[in-house]
Amino acid sequence: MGRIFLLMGKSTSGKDTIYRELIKNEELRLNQVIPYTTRPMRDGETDGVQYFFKDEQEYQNLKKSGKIIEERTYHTNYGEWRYFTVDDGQIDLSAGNYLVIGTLESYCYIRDYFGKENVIPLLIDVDAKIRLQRAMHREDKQEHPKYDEMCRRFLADEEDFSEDKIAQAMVQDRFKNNGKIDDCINEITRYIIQKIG
Ligand SMILES: Nc1ncnc2c1ncn2[C@@H]1O[C@H](COP(=O)(O)OP(=O)(O)OP(=O)(O)O)[C@@H](O)[C@H]1O
Repeated sequence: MGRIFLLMGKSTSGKDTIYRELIKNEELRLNQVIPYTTRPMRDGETDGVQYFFKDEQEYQNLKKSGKIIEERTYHTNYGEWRYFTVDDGQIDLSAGNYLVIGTLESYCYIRDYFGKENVIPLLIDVDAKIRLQRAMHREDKQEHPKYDEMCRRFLADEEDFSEDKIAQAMVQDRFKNNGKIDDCINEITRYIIQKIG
């Protein structure tokens, strides 16, 4: 039986970078799951690659059919944007293992949907000072740095990933990414290999 590995962590903890490396690793043979969104497609994006792009009506239909596994809604300046995962046949645990990026909240929904034994959380931890420095460095490189948004996310994440919530979700598998990212990737790789046997 396959497993779903759910990579999560605060903003700038290294999720995207670690995800890309784990997916590339042929030994692990982890499958991707394409999420859904109602936000408009950006230049360079293709439907079914980064996301499946749906409109509000299509979202409502999926919701009615009970196919939505987890969802988040962001109230943006452009209206409500939804991000969601759909039970559309992409995840077939008899066919292999999967890697997804999520939040503590989405982990709980996915765990409850597929069963605790089938969903393995991988929580990336970075000390606050290092994470802020990396976030600042990333922002510095933007044409129009948004330091206010960076700070907002930093503070929001402190809440969303509070030690209380981590304990409540019973997430115990934690991986430090304070040093070289390769060390963290290697540690997670070894852990996944051990889990998938
Ligand atoms: N171990 C590390 N050493 C140095 N820089 C790192 C390390 N890990 C991540 N970074 C840098 O931190 C930044 C954030 O990494 P990444 O985008 O992978 O994080 P993320 O958790 O997906 O962030 P977000 O949720 O904000 O999109 C990138 O600039 C990345 O190069």
